[in-house]
Amino acid sequence: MTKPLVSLDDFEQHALRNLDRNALDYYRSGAQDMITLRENQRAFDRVFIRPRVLRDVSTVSLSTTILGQHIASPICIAPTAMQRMAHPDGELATARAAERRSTCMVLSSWSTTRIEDVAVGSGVKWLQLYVYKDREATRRLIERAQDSGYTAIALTVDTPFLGRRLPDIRNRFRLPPHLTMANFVDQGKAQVGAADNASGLAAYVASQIDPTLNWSHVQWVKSVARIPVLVKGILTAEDARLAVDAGVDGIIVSNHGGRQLDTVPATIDVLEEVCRAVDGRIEVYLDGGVRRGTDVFKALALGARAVFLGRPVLWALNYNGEDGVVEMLDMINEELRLAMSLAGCISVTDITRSHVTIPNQPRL
Ligand SMILES: Cc1cc2nc3c(=O)[nH]c(=O)nc-3n(C[C@H](O)[C@H](O)[C@H](O)COP(=O)(O)O)c2cc1C
Ligand SMILES: CC(C)CC(=O)C(=O)O
Repeated sequence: MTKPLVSLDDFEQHALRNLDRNALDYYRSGAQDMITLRENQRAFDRVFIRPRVLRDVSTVSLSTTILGQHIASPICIAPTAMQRMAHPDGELATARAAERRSTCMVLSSWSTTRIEDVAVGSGVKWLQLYVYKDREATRRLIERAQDSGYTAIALTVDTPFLGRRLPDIRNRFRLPPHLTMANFVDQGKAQVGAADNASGLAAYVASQIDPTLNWSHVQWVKSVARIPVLVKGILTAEDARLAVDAGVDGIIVSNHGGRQLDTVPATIDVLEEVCRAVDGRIEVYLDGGVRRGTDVFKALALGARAVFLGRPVLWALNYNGEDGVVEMLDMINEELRLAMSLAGCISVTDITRSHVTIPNQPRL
């Protein structure tokens, strides 16, 4: 009899045995020595929960809103590129799972399924945006997302160049030939071939993505988009203030899952700094290393409105497609529900800074 999966790590263990090396290494790796990748998870272990008791937790609700849209839980799906390497149904399976669990999915610009084809059903969908050197190609992405019912643009600001991911260089990463960067098929930018002594992806980014990326691009995206614009990849109070000044609608505190600049801090370690700088003026979200309900609880206590999962979605997709992602979301949602119950919180707004303590760290 096969053993039941009991944690998000079990989905990863399955993928480690099941995925081919090119895809597995691409999905799991971080930049350089992967210090930030490890820290993202470890840092959660340094935050401790201060539970309140005797508070009647017979009914607990996880529901909340992001940018005014209702979602059933503060656990959402981060953009990850090329999901059809994990499962033939790829992004479509993820979108259906997100809709079944009434949560938000962020679609990567570099999906292996077209924006329009993922826009099924009524689930909350945002598009993650990379700014191409070809400004018209970028504009078309925004317009296609709007026309297809996506309700926000998450502009990734930490990738003017691709981080140095050693396994992808060793493997000379390539997108399998039966797959494409589906949003760019009509523009001749859809293939990621193997490069000489390099990751095909790093070569693709260097040739297509605009490394001049700066705050004026944020204004440009805002001028094109008729829907809210967020910036994804903020890690400091200084940039958080600039983001508020730039008029963005939200910030995703992210280090790209440890895949860009190695040795930047874990996201949970900078969340409070960012939230203080923002001072409630816009919503702040977090991704990176979230693997347990207690991690979600800690992020909410330190100021996040919601969290986003990256790799766990890929592992769950690989495990069992749409149903796998639903199973994974159910697991971490139930962990959050239990953590809230045992900490005496019956709604997400009950979770406050006083519910966590970080020993040996002076409070900001
Ligand atoms: C395989 C993979 C592909 C990713 N692709 C994108 C992408 O296309 N755009 C983007 O903004 N972030 C991308 N990310 C970063 C995620 O959105 C997110 O920041 C990160 O995965 C969160 O960390 P976690 O994997 O520990 O949950 C990717 C991450 C992974 C692991
Ligand atoms: C830059 C793209 C290759 C996708 C991405 O963000 C990633 O692989 O981390």
